[in-house]
Amino acid sequence: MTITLAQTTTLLATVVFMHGVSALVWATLAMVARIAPRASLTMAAANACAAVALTLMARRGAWPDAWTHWPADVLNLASFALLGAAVPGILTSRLPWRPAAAVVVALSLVMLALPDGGDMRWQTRIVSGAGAVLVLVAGVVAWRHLQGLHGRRTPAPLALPLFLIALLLALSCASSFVAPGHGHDPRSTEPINLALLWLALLMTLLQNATLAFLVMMRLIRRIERLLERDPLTDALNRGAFDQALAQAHAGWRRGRGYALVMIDMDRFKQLNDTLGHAAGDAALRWMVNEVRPCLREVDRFGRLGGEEFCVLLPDTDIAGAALVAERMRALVNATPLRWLEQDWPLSASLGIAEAEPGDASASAVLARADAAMYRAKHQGRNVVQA
Ligand SMILES: Nc1nc2c(ncn2[C@@H]2O[C@H](COP(=O)(O)OP(=O)(O)OP(=O)(O)O)[C@@H](O)[C@H]2O)c(=O)[nH]1
Repeated sequence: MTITLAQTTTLLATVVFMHGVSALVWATLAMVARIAPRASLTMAAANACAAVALTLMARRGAWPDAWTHWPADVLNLASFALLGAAVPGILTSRLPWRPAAAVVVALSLVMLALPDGGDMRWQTRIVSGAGAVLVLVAGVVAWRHLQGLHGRRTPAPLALPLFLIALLLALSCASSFVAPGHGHDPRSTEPINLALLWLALLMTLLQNATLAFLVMMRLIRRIERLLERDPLTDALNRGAFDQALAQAHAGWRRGRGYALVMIDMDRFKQLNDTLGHAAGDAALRWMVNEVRPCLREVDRFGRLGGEEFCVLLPDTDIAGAALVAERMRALVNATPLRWLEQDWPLSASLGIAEAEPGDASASAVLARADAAMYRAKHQGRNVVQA
């Protein structure tokens, strides 16, 4: 098969065009839609770097070497480093730009110190080798994070394209040993160059599609969170708590016990009437934050309505629930609410119950915990009752 210059030039222009369009789309997501703005801007920068790097490489021979060699290598490397930083940026909102910048600066200096030698062999190996490692690390981060998501079929395979990109880069690095000299002119009509250009196009599509999927996952998670959380306290809302309770009751039928702790703030109307509704809201938020450290990751903290909350303690009996409830009661009562230079003492009445034989549904256990909480109120408040 004869490869013409027109073919390689068209393919190269397509790759540059795809990077350019992707850069625009990511920048729009960041600045107009405000979706994962920092990570989206990082992806826009990654695509822009790749587009400029390829354009510079295409001008080798026509423009001075000082513009088209080292700067193109640095921009290619920066593009992979930015991609590597964008992945954790999208998944966790923490963008590790420092290690990415350190890798780019260190390797750029190394490439600057290396002799050009006419065929750019070592520079090509450094860019694709380091690119493979950076994207591999991003793939591992994405895999681990996606696997750790609770309550859904594992979406970890979403990270697979990143491993494929890392593999393609590693192959590209290896091919520089087999066919030294490639990468010098991306318009070259050698078959290996055509193959590399197709790989570059595939990688462009893969990396942008994968990152777009990760952004979508982030949006879905945010929406799910909004649907199941109470906006004031960030505790589970009534619907989500009832669902967790129903699941726990189904588990109890299979032999796994659970207990409930009902919490009701004391004399809350008085607090609202004296300090105002905003102080009441602050007290609810404060109480939830204060007692959360008493709980394990598997425990579920829900707001049933108003100033009434309930904690679901899986694999816990009444004695265990009594210990947790007493710790919570003491914590709420330990520190007063500080509001406009004024201290307001807080307390809560708590009722506990465990699932028992004969409980047809979770509402029976909930009703017992509620009744126990009312007994605590009648006992003078600020106590735990079973
Ligand atoms: N600030 C604020 N107040 C709320 C919220 N939800 C319910 N409340 C108030 O909580 C108060 C509950 O009052 P009551 O049911 O009489 O109970 P209480 O004053 O705590 O009295 P006891 O439970 O018997 O100790 C009402 O005034 C509600 O308006 C909320 O989200 N924010």
